[in-house]
Amino acid sequence: MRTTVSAPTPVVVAIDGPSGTGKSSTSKGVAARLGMAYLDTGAQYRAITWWMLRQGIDPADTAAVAAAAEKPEIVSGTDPLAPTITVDGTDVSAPIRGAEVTGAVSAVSAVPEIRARITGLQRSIAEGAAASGPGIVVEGRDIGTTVLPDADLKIFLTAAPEVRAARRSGELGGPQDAARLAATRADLVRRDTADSSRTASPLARAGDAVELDTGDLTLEQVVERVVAMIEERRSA
Ligand SMILES: Nc1ncnc2c1ncn2[C@@H]1O[C@H](COP(=O)(O)OP(=O)(O)O)[C@@H](O)[C@H]1O
Ligand SMILES: Nc1ccn([C@@H]2O[C@H](COP(=O)(O)OP(=O)(O)O)[C@@H](O)[C@H]2O)c(=O)n1
Repeated sequence: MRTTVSAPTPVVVAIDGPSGTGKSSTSKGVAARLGMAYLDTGAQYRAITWWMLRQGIDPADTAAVAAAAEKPEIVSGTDPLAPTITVDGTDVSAPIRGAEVTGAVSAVSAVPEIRARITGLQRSIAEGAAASGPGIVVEGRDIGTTVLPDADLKIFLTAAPEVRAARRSGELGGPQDAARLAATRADLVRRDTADSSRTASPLARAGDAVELDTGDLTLEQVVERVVAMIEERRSA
């Protein structure tokens, strides 16, 4: 006798929140567990910022950034076990994490023409993934509010700035002295403030998002909770 195993219902999950709350690690972990695609939208904003800097465009020159918004070709690979990002065919996964891009990305991503361009890319990737597999986990700042307002599940991750600074600082290696922690905290609070206060699609929690404070949870516990929420939606 043949048994038929039906494919899981495609699910679109939006995970938003400030820097260092665990969006990337959680999204990758959840997508890998459930065989879903994964999209790091911050990497796309970082990639277009990298290209602007390479072109000698001043990130503070809003008109110049807007005029160039359509020029670079940005391609995101959505395998959670090996996500990729290229600009005009060049792998930029390493340079987009550098201090120069991190310092410029909030200015570039506040430009409405940049947001329109990148939002279009994100929606077409999400549509493709939902049409061809078990769904996608998309992480960023405005996914639940603007990019995918009809997502099946929206999560907003939080954690105290001290916790987030300690996590970020830990990534850099070396001794964790108080001065370094304070500098990391100041950098991330500055970026959160810029991202939350811009006019175009700011960092914000969607009204229908589930808020989850990751401060006292391990990464594995956060992944477990999100997986449980997805399974609950699927069985509803
Ligand atoms: N729940 C957690 N507990 C402890 N460390 C975590 C947790 N979630 C993520 N991290 C670590 O914190 C750092 C920032 O996580 P990341 O996923 O990059 O955050 P975000 O994408 O929100 O900026 C990484 O080093 C990651 O391993
Ligand atoms: N959906 C998104 C994602 C990122 N961004 C911008 O891109 C920057 C980098 O995002 P990221 O997710 O790589 O940041 P980290 O918190 O991981 O360092 C953010 O600080 C925002 O300025 C955005 O504007 N909208």
